[in-house]
Amino acid sequence: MRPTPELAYLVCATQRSGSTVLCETLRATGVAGQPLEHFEHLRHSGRPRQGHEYLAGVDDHALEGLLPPPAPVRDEGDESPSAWWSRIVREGSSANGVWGGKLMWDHVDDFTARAGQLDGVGAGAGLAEVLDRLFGELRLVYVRREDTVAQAISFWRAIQTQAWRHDPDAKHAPPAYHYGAIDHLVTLLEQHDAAWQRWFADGGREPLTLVYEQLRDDVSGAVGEIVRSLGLTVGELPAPALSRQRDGTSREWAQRFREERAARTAEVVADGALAAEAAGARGAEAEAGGAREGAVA
Ligand SMILES: Nc1ncnc2c1ncn2[C@@H]1O[C@H](COP(=O)(O)OS(=O)(=O)O)[C@@H](OP(=O)(O)O)[C@H]1O
Ligand SMILES: OC[C@H]1O[C@H](O[C@H]2O[C@H](CO)[C@@H](O)[C@H](O)[C@H]2O)[C@H](O)[C@@H](O)[C@@H]1O
Repeated sequence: MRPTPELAYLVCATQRSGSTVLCETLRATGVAGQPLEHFEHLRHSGRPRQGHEYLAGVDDHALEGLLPPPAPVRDEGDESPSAWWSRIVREGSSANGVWGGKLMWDHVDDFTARAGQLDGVGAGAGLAEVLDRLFGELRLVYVRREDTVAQAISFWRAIQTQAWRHDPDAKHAPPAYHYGAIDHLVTLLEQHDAAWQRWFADGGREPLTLVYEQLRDDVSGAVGEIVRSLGLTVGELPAPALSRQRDGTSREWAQRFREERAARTAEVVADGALAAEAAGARGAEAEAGGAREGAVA
C-alpha cells in the first residue's frame, strides 16, 4: 500500500526566495519533517535544471563561457514509481510522521508526470489532483521575494558559481555581471510567482504566505508561525540554519542593473517617439499628396 503522510506541508517557492533557510530551520526543529527539494532531479536529464535551461532565450553566445559544466547525473537505477514515492515519504518525514517538502514552480510538471505513474493517481493529473491523492492533510506555505531584481541577481550568481548556500571556503571564479541574464531571470521569476498565485486562486487555496523581506529579519519567528499553524509544538525555536549570501557585489549589480534598465527604457521610449513622429510626417505628406492629386483632377 502507498504510504500517505497524515500531516504534511509543501513550501511553494521560486528560486532564491529564502526558501532554503526557511526549510532547513524548519527541519532543525526536529518535528516539522525534512522539507528538502525532493523534486529537483528532472526526468529528462537526471539533474536539477541547469544554467543553460534557465537562460534559454537569452541571445548571447558569450553566456556559454560564463556557465559551469553540467552537474552530475543522478543514477536512479530502475527505481519503480512506488519505490520513488516511498523514498520521498521517508526522506521528507521526521520521526513524528510529519512530512515536509519544497516545490519550485518549475518542478511542478516533472513532479506531476512522475506522480501520474503511481497507481490511483493517473497520467495527466494536475498538481491539485496529485496532491489530493498523495496526501492526507496538506498545508501550503508560499514564499516569495518582493525585490525580484535582488532575487534574480542572487539566482544569476548561484547559476554561475554553483554556490547555492553560504560557504566561506567555497572556491569558484568570481561571477560576471550580465544584463541580459539578469533581465531574463527577473521575468522568469515573476512568471513563476504569477503562476503560483494563479494556481492558489484557481483552487481557492489560501497558503500561509511569507515574504522574504520580512522573513529575513526573523527566520525563527517565521518557522514558529508555520510550526504553530501545523498544530505542532517545539521547545526553543532554532536559530537560522544558514547565513545570508548577499554582499557588496550583489548591491552594486542591483544599482547597475536598475540604471541600465532605466536607460534602455528611456531609449525605447525615445525611439518610439521618433518612429511615431516619422510615421506622422509620412502620413501628413501622403495626405497632402492625395489632396494635390485631387486638385489636379
Ligand atoms: N539567514 C538568512 N537571512 C537572510 N537571507 C538568507 C539567509 N540564509 C539564506 N538567505 C538568502 O536566501 C536566498 C536564497 O534563497 P533560496 O534558498 O530560496 O535559494 S535556492 O534557489 O533554494 O537555492 C539568498 O539570497 P541572497 O543573499 O540575495 O543571495 C540567501 O543569501
Ligand atoms: O542546480 C539548480 C538547483 O539549485 C538549487 O538547488 C540547490 O540549492 C538548494 C539550496 O541550497 C538545495 O536545497 C538543493 O538541494 C540544491 O540542489 C535550486 O533550489 C533548485 O531549484 C535548482 O534546480
